[in-house]
Amino acid sequence: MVEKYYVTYNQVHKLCQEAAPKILDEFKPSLMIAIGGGGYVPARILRSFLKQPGAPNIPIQAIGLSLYEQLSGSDPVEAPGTKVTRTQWLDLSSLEMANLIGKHVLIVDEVDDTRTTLDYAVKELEKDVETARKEQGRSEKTTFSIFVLHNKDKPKKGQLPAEMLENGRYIAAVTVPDVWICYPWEAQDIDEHDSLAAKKGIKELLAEHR
Ligand SMILES: O=P(O)(O)OC[C@H]1O[C@H](OP(=O)(O)OP(=O)(O)O)[C@H](O)[C@@H]1O
Ligand SMILES: Nc1nc2[nH]cnc2c(=O)[nH]1
Repeated sequence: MVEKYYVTYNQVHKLCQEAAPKILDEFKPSLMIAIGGGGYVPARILRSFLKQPGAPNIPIQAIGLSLYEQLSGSDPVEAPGTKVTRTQWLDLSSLEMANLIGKHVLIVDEVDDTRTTLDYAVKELEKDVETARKEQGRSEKTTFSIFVLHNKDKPKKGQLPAEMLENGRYIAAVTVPDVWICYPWEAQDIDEHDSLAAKKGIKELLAEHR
């Protein structure tokens, strides 16, 4: 049984805050793509920290990908599926796709576990942007970067482009052991979640590992 560790909204907020200067320095994103559902809250928090005086907010687009299915019963630990399901995607025919061409796009998710989801997202987005670029006869290069709150230190099933990793276009706020992370937006009872976080917090687990 995988052990569960808890993260609070407050900690998520601070992880986004701490990562923002590096993201601004290294990526200068002009657009975020949040992978739902877990990427939505981090992307929204991050937007506030990426906002530059005098510049508009960075737009957030959303895609929905699902790999994990809830097991029967009430236990929140989920079992990985084998196939990524698109529950929501960008409208390939519209301005949405053309909007990505030539941009620095930051893909945001909460956790990189087996990496299957990120592998799928990057490959599919690159493919679709390339199709749109050709269709429109444009030449600008689109670059994708990734931000996750937690990267699990484990063998990955999915892969990211080598040049993305080599060029520092992958940022995880923290790298954690292979445990199950309970996020506050999944909680039915947020007060109970916070008290569990005080006893079994991912932050404390990381401090022990240091
Ligand atoms: O690295 P991986 O093994 O691919 O796992 C990471 C993915 O799993 C979770 O999504 P999930 O499929 O549970 O959907 P949800 O975000 O809607 O809960 C999470 O939000 C990531 O997208
Ligand atoms: N909530 C949650 N979802 C995940 N999806 C893949 N790994 C995890 C995890 O540790 N926690």
